[in-house]
Amino acid sequence: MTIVVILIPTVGKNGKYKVNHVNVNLLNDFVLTLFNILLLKILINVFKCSVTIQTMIGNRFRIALLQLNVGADRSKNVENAVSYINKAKSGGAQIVALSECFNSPYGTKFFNDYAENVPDGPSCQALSKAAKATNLYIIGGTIPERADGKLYNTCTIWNPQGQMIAKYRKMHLFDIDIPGRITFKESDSLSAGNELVMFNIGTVKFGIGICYDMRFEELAKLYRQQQCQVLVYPGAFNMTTGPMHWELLQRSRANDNQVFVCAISPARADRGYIAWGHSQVTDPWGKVLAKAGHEEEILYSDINVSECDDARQQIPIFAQRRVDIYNTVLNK
Ligand SMILES: NC(=O)CC(=O)C(=O)O
Repeated sequence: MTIVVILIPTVGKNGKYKVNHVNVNLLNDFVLTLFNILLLKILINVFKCSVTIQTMIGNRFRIALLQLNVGADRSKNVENAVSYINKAKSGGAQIVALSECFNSPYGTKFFNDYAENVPDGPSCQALSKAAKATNLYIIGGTIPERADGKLYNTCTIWNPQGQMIAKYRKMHLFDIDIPGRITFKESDSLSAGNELVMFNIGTVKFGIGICYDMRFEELAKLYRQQQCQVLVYPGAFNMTTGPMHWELLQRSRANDNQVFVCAISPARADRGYIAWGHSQVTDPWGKVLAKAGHEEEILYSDINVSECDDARQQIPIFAQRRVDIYNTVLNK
């Protein structure tokens, strides 16, 4: 028999530790830990069972954004991602997140060749194994997905048991034309997803968007209305739109909706589609908490989601919206 013990340490408003809704001070926390150990020993001896301690996410957690080099070799891209997931584990991360197209070059001519089935394809299976081996949650950036004769730009999310807990398909396709600068038409090869995707890790509620999706404030607002606290956008802005809008859009979505926003870019390549880099974490006040350069790196950030409550209580815009005049409603 295996017993999974889930410990959720959180810090309450008064700065005291809370374990399972019992407020305890540091001394009591120590006594409680000893009590837990004693209890586990009794369980092991009496019932001859094995015990797995699983780290759970409370109000505070450490996220690692993996800003990685991506080349033409899919296996190498995936191996590199797995090796960085291991490094992030050593750096104390509880959740890791990858960029848009972490396993393939970003471009309409590549999607068909690199597309895989979800969750049976090799990139997904590597993420599943890595999540299990490291006991981490993985927000698996995106890969080109093949399903029902169509291609999608898809993000998969994995729990520490290696199970896929959610899958999001990019809803707004990146079709733009800035003459002389950049023309891109994802809809030449991809189909759009039609669903919001939310999931809980411990007590924290996440919503997912992909890159161009961050330009659509309606999507972020719907996530906020569904009580999300953290929005994660695997992305790959470029050398034209990156300097103009990457930081601005994330600060806007965070501030509009009083949520944390995490956006993960590939590292900047020297040819092909050149990603802007600068993966970023923004807090519910719109302040940039952490920002990467443009080369390969792990960007860590310690997030305390109770800051969403502070922002929402102190500036209660969602209770003040004039929905009698305008609205953004979830159409389902
Ligand atoms: N790559 C994207 O989906 C979006 C982008 O680069 C932009 O909006 O700019």
